[in-house]
Amino acid sequence: MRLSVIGCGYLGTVHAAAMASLGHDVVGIDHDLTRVHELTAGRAPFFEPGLQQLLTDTLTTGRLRFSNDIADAASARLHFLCVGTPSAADGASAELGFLRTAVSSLLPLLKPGDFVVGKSTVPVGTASDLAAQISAAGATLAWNPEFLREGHAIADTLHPDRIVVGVEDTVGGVLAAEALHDIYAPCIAEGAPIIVTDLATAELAKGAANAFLATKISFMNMMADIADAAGADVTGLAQILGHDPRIGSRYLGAGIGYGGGCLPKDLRAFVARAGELGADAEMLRQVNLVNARRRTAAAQRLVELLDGAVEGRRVAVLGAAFKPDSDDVRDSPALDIASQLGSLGARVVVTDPSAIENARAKAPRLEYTASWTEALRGADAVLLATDWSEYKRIDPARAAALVARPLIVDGRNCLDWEAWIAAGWQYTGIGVRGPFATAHGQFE
Ligand SMILES: NC(=O)C1=CN([C@@H]2O[C@H](COP(=O)(O)OP(=O)(O)OC[C@H]3O[C@@H](n4cnc5c(N)ncnc54)[C@H](O)[C@@H]3O)[C@@H](O)[C@H]2O)C=CC1
Ligand SMILES: O=C(O)[C@H]1O[C@H](OP(=O)(O)OP(=O)(O)OC[C@H]2O[C@@H](n3ccc(=O)[nH]c3=O)[C@H](O)[C@@H]2O)[C@H](O)[C@@H](O)[C@@H]1O
Repeated sequence: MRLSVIGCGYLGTVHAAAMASLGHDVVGIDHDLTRVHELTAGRAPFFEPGLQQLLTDTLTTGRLRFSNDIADAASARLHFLCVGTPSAADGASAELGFLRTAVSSLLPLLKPGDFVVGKSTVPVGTASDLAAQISAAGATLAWNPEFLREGHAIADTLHPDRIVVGVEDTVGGVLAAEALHDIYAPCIAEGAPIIVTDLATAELAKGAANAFLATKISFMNMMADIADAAGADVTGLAQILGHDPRIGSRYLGAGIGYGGGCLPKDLRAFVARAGELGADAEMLRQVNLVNARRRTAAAQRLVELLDGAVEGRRVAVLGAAFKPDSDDVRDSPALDIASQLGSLGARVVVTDPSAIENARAKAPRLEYTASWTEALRGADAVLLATDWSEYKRIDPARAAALVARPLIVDGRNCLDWEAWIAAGWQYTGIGVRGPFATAHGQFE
């Protein structure tokens, strides 16, 4: 099928290339001309494992192209909306201006029988607001929220664990669901369930999924604080809870909390929308508050460990991206804590395998180095802030030889703390300073 993908950011670029790889004829539209040039030249505009190869392969087939002119979307039968929905100026509700502009620019191109399919994450009710404009042009709106994770974006797109399709209860709605069934046929053939529902439930499904994931993480972070106070071990606790299939073992990782371009802003927007609807989402407001406090708590812990003063101390921060296998620093806990320590007068040196350029643009006053060994050289303290596998593999004895003082805060509870302590490090995890550790007599 001939498709257009409007908005070629993290979501749209991956979606466009993945749809071309499934055999569709795709034009990706973005109003950022530099981005379009990069994509046309086959250069992935951000780091996502496998994306560079997928772009090269699909551009070579001739089934994928990019343009900054919306008119080039005219020949498509189905248009995916993948533009950003960041936080609005109030810092809470979703900014829907990009989406509205994208729809307005598409309206003159729509032909009877066309489909417009929203993938952007939106507050419930957005689709029904847009549906009338689109049906007035003879086309049909559907909502097909996206659940991909950065770092796994291609696999998540091509092998989704579910496909949600929200449609209106009209003939056009039925045809839209059929069209999406055809588009995703290879994914459905390999077992992905397709759930056809109404527009509002589809929108809500996306917000609810992110809210639930955020809740799991904040729940475990609250447990980490209790474990710290009680002398228990939150990583062991997570393992025990995870054996219960009703709970599940994923997203139970305590530490410095969640970040990124989605969970934090989506949760805030969810709460804001619930408020507009007169519904009570206080629990989710608390989830966000718990998360925000992780960052200040981690910075404070470092200050305490450095005997109450970080001014002039050299602190190495391992990681700037909000998670490993990504160069995304949007709302990154790592960069936030690094900046807090910088504001307190520490000489912060940040390293990251792929996010330094983005981090420097966002926090230019911090010092950066591409090499973790350089970051550690002469450091008075180390904070592991992003659980990149190469940081998990660091040899603690080699690291100890580089620093001025072997003091590490493991903000992701991902290091083999016994090995680090054996190599002479003063190790602090988040909620892992329990009796287990005390039994070894090495934490204090
Ligand atoms: N990043 C992710 O992993 C996921 C993102 N989402 C949702 O997808 C949406 C997009 O997110 P990202 O791709 O991360 O954002 P992004 O900011 O990386 O990309 C948005 C792109 O849209 C372009 N754009 C904005 N207005 C446009 C217009 N009128 N015409 C053409 N292009 C336009 C921008 O230039 C930019 O390249 C958001 O609603 C987000 O919540 C959903 C699932 C996963
Ligand atoms: O709406 C979105 O854009 C996406 O948001 C998240 O995906 P993503 O932002 O790529 O990142 P996650 O892997 O979910 O991690 C989010 C944050 O939570 C943190 N995290 C994750 C898991 C955990 O146990 N503990 C924890 O602190 C990560 O370090 C990271 O900062 C969701 O997982 C996706 O399903 C969703 O599509």
